[in-house]
Amino acid sequence: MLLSLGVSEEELCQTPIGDSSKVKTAMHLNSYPACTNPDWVLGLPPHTDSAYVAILYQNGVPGLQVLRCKDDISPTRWVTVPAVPNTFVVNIGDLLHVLSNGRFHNVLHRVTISKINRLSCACFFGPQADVKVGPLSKLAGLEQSPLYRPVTWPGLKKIRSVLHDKALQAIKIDSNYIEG
Ligand SMILES: O=C(O)CCC(=O)C(=O)O
Ligand SMILES: [Fe+2]
Repeated sequence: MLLSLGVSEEELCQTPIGDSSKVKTAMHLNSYPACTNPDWVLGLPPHTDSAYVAILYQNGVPGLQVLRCKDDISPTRWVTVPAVPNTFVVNIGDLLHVLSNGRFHNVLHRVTISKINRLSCACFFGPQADVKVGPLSKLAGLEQSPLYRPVTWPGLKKIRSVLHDKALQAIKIDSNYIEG
């Protein structure tokens, strides 16, 4: 994905994402029991994932929705991601948003429930705890200055625990948020 933005393989190898020894993984196993009144509750509230990316497997039952911004055709709305058998969904998380200096957007998503049991497995890929992730210099160069301050994965999770979906705004270079 970063190569598609013009980052060379050589440059990529020098970044935390290009060095597999600096990548850390985590996993969520999610179970959404069948519900007789699925319109009354959500399986997971709207959130972004904090990692670089999340690779998601669903058991064939739809439920994942992503927020699609207003366009010429429709206002902002939740769109259901089809649960295509034997496929994975790749969600962009906060740290890839930061690393790409905002070129790849973190996706706000939520999970609805239905009258059928749903299972999902999300694998998150992020940096080792001591690695600070900031915009790649190639992408935050002449045409656009860096938008975000470097942050570690645990540091970002701590900010998210206080500010939730406003966390990336807090690490913007022009923000005056001070980490507690
Ligand atoms: O169950 C899903 O489809 C999504 C799960 C999810 O967003 C998460 O575990 O962060
Ligand atoms: Fe998620």
